[in-house]
Amino acid sequence: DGSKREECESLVIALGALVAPVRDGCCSLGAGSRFSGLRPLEGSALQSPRARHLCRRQSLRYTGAPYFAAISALKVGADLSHVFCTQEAAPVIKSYSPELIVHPVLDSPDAVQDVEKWLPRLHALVVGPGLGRDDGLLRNVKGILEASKARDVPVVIDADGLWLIAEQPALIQGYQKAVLTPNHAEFRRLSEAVLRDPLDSSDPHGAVLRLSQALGNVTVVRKGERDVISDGRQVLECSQEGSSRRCGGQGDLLSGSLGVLVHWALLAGPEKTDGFSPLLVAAFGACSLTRQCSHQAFQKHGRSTTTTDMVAEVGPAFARLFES
Ligand SMILES: NC(=O)C1=CN([C@@H]2O[C@H](COP(=O)(O)OP(=O)(O)OC[C@H]3O[C@@H](n4cnc5c(N)ncnc54)[C@H](O)[C@@H]3O)[C@@H](O)[C@H]2O)[C@@H](O)CC1
Ligand SMILES: Nc1ncnc2c1ncn2[C@@H]1O[C@H](COP(=O)(O)OP(=O)(O)OP(=O)(O)O)[C@@H](O)[C@H]1O
Ligand SMILES: [Mg+2]
Repeated sequence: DGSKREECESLVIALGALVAPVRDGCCSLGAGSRFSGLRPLEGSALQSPRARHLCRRQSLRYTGAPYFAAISALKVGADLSHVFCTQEAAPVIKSYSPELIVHPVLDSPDAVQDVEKWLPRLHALVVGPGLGRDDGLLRNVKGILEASKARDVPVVIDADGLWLIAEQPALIQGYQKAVLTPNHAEFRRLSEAVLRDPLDSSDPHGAVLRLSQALGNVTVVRKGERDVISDGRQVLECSQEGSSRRCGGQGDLLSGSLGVLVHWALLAGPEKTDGFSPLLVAAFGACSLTRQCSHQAFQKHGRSTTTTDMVAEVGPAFARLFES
């Protein structure tokens, strides 16, 4: 709306990295092995050459995911999008796009403080895409999540961030500005860890409702052939026509764009969201947008469609779906 840039930033955290759209953005985080919990780092374990090497290797594997989340936040409308990642991954991510602001801090011993000082400028944090499951990185992400909650910053948690939540659900329990975006496998892992029961696949709506309730009404988006969304009170389903492609990165497009939409929906407030919770409406919007991007990209590129083609459709798909 032409307001000055400081008012329009958003944050996304991804890839052993956090992606943060400033004044319209989001971020993502991850964790270690399923039942081990996060092992406390001894002293400054991240400073040991082996630990730093492991963190870097993990982050380098998935440099695409934080890029897709961060660029999607920009394309949806964030004025600035930050990526917080490991030192070694930073030049790789930066080289994809001059438009991203990249912070090589996530494997630093001061990672939490390095990210925390940016929090006052960030409208949302997307935690998880490409993060990996290294214990040291996850421990930093845990600290960043706690700092974000203390400042009331909205968080979207995806991918490896959900691994961390499956190990430590208390991290997000009852936080009303959190949205979780699990895919098929992530939902099963999370649901079984939180509810301590095998997943009942005969009742997809009930399963999402119960998980959200068990987490204290945290909003949950279960991605799949149809996306099922719940805040523990209501359940929405998004079955906007998409495509038969399941290219890697389309979930990152969803979480990155959701970071921005969460901020806008919270700004608008419940009176403008027809009695639905703002986070539920934002989630429905991000699912619709991702599926519409997939549909449009597939019409042009068929089986060769990739997430880069979908990102190119964010503008036209947004214009088609929403008034602005
Ligand atoms: N270009 C990149 O750098 C990308 C990196 N990614 C990152 O890769 C890491 C691992 O993510 P994964 O999604 O592989 O998570 P997981 O390591 O939990 O693996 C999910 C498993 O579930 C299976 N699965 C997924 N959807 C399914 C469905 N609908 N039905 C049945 N099985 C299904 C997959 O084949 C896989 O075996 C994350 O950090 C993620 O962000 C992905 O975001 C994709 C793109
Ligand atoms: N079977 C399907 N049919 C149609 N759309 C689908 C299907 N599965 C997923 N989608 C859509 O694709 C988008 C991303 O969901 P997906 O399950 O691919 O996420 P993901 O596995 O986390 O992706 P990523 O590879 O980025 O990690 C969502 O908008 C979802 O609605
Ligand atoms: Mg994913």
